[in-house]
Amino acid sequence: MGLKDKHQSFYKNQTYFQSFRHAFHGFRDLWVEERNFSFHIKMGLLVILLGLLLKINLNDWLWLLLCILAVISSEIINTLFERTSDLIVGNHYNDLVKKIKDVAAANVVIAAIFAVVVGCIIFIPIIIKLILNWR
Ligand SMILES: Nc1ncnc2c1ncn2[C@@H]1O[C@H](COP(=O)(O)OP(=O)(O)OP(=O)(O)O)[C@@H](O)[C@H]1O
Repeated sequence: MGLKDKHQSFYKNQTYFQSFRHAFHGFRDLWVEERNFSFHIKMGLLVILLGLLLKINLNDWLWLLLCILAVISSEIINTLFERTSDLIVGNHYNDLVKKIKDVAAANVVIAAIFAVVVGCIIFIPIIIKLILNWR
């Protein structure tokens, strides 16, 4: 990033393209710096592939996409709380920061459990049906 770009980023975006570009930088940063984020994206793509292979219906697609969104959003919120906490206390131990980070992590786990349960409800009956028809 050139000096001009860095300087610009301190001011309000002037165009929609600039807003989008900064959002893309955020996405790239999450992908590179947060291993859990890239893991969830890969899992989401894998589930989408499975949905395509098993030809799930529209209703199931909506639930699946909602689950992917829930997990990714909670991971992003988790990262925001982690970074904001680190910005405030740095490397120093703080009881409240521990609680904040643990609650943010719990938020991700809750979303992931929800996604796994929905995934099982959608895919298990289809897979059982496939196995029974295959015999
Ligand atoms: N400054 C701090 N004060 C107290 N506890 C902390 C602090 N920083 C981290 N912790 C504790 O360590 C845990 C891990 O924090 P860290 O910031 O390393 O998250 P992380 O490993 O990046 O998490 P994730 O796996 O979600 O990416 C937190 O959940 C919290 O319990």
